Amino acid sequence: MNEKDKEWIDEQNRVNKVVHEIKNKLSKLNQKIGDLKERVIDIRKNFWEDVTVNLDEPDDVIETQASLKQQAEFLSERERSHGQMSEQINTLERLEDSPYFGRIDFTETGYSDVDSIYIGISSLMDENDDDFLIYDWRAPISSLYYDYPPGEAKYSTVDDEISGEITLKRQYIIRNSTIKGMFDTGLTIGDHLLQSVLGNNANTKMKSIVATIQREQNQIIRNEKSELLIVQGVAGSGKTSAALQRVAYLLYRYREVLSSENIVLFSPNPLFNSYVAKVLPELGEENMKQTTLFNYLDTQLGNRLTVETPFEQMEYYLNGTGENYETRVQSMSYKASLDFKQLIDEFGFSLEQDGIKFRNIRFRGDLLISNQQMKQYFYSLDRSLNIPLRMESLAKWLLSELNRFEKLERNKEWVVEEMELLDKSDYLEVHNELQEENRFSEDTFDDHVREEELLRKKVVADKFKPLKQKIKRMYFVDIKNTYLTFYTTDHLINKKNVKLPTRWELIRTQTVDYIRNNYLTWEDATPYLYFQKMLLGFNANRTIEHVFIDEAQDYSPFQFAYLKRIFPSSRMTLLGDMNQAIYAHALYEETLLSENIQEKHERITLVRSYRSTQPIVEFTKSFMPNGDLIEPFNRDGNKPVLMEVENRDIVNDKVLRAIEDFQTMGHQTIAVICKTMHESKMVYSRLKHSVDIKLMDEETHTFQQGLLVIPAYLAKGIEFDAVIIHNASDAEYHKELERNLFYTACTRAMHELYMISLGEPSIFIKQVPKEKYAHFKVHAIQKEQ
Ligand SMILES: Nc1ncnc2c1ncn2[C@@H]1O[C@H](COP(=O)(O)OP(=O)(O)OP(=O)(O)O)[C@@H](O)[C@H]1O
Repeated sequence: MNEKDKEWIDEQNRVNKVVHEIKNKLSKLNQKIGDLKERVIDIRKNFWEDVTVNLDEPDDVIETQASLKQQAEFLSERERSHGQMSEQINTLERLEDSPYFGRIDFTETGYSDVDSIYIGISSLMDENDDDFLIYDWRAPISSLYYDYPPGEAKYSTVDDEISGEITLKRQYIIRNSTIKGMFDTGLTIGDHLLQSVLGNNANTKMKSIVATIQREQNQIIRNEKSELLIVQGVAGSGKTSAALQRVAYLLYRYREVLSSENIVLFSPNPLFNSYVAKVLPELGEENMKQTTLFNYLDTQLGNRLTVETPFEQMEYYLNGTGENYETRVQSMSYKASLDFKQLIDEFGFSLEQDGIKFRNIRFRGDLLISNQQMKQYFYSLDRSLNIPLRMESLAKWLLSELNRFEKLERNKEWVVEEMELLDKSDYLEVHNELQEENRFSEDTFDDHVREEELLRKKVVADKFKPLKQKIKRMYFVDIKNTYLTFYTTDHLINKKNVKLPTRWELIRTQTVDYIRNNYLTWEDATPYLYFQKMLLGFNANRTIEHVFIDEAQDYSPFQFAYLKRIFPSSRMTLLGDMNQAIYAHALYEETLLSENIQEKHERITLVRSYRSTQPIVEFTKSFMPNGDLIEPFNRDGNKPVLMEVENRDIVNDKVLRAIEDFQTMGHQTIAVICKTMHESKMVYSRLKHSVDIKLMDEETHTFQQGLLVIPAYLAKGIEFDAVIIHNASDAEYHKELERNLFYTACTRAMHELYMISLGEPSIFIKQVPKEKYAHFKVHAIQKEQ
């Protein structure tokens, strides 16, 4: 037996020993959880028997409550333990299949013994809880594995820095408790393993990258210092993967004080939520909260206004033409800016003195409190108080006024009519109330009077209730009309030093038209909500400690400023790629990833692209400014193909042929990517009779394997085995922002990229050296050159 075989056997023996320990732990836990389950069922069944219920005397009631509380706590404690145990069982079962993926042999400076550190998705102690059989990948010592090749190395613990030497760095592929592969690695974490992971088919769910995290990704994952961490990473560089690993890391590192409830991820679309949903559970952690910016804003804006989605805005932007279109595009860009925010801020300050509009409060058609009265009251309050504080005082005053009106209303005629409409349960309620008052006696005159009093009170109170609720929700402030005065009056705009876009007058008219019709364009949604909060208060969210923003290049400076106000004490991680900025505002404004961002921040740049094969990355980097900074990962594949055709029928033909070829090659997710939804729908209706194909729209919440049609902007963040660009012609992709859209579309491909151009190919393709793709031309008579 040679040295290698012996080593393999030794390693397998160790795996067997660890798996044996895992099995022991599992069997003990299964026994315990079985007992606990029975106990929980038992407590639930006998809940009332174990509680002393006695409601005779006030003291007894208190005692009953205490007994109930104790029993409920007892039950929930058991249920919690049950939950924890089943999580432990899940983790152990995963470990049983694949206990670890890495090992380093480390000798600490000043010591002579070598520690073998085995790294897996979770820690495991030996039988006596003395030694670690497996270290969690997030443990301080595990960072050695990700950060250093063999040789000198160091890692930080909470209060110390430990240095020493790595003498071995090894990777394993273990499945079914059996070692399938084993490599000793040098500089980076095994090109070998990464090659094989990346060569697999695309998945409908993102995978954890824990076994192959690269050093620069590890810097993102383990960053603990930065309040604001900005990651600029090229397409496919693992930004989203690193973000999710970072969530898992933080949950581990701060497990005493941080839970998944304290972390929120803003993702680009609902589809993305399901795409990334499995990564954390695979690592034994719960998913953080997830939302999209649209959902977040829309929920807060309530349902009085219809809000355009960012995708509707994108469709408009990509399809539109004409005068109104030019105005709207300028509006999109201007309203994204901090210049515009400053104008809104100034407008807000001016409202401290005058100008807020209120809504009349009416009851049964009668005016109870006029908007003028409210205005008078509001502006008579101490002007050193900010607007939201004064609004609260006004609300209190309105509620007390309403109470006064409510009392007067009880004696009105309409109340008697309404009393007749009351049903039995209302009478019963009043009856009980009287009994409680201890004054009820069937035959006294007084009690009947009192009963009527209570009934009147009830009728009026029921009618006033919705009004009071509206006051508590501050509906008396006429946000919409106050906001409109920003556009309809000139006092601010005429000030010096105000930077306005050339089409400002047209933008004003257009905006007023939209808002009067209760429609908020996407570019107005954030300013409007920001303005609303200026009047009603920002209600800072302090339960969220970490905010992650993926695809951060698509957030405008105004949107980011808004999020900062909402999450003032949260740490933020922004991840994105300037080359994938596709919203109109990015044309004029710096994106959040820009070096010039004002906020203090730490920046990490990822330049290596892992998703696509080397030929695809070589192709895509050639038409991007700064493309020379993009480094492909060394994975071979076919050159991208450009098929230039003369008419639409041939396009269809070619798409179908490419689909068939890709399916024969074994590719499981194939996307036909179009520029817009409009185009996607047309393509879908043309193809659906010939192949089994799905159309993805912004309502799609999960994505399945197979063949699909999708607009480029919805494919953000996800990946496919093969991508077919439906029309890569110059007519489609020519403008500057379309360069980014085209880049985003092409970089979704892992293994194959096929472009069809109806007519002249896009200028961006022409910028790529010819040897980097295969170019075919098909004439109407189907002759290929
Ligand atoms: N260290 C790694 N080990 C294994 N796979 C990796 C690693 N880093 C990235 N990948 C893979 O590369 C692909 C791209 O990763 P990811 O989607 O996180 O990149 P991204 O930077 O968010 O991309 P984009 O900006 O284009 O959406 C995924 O398939 C991911 O699993």
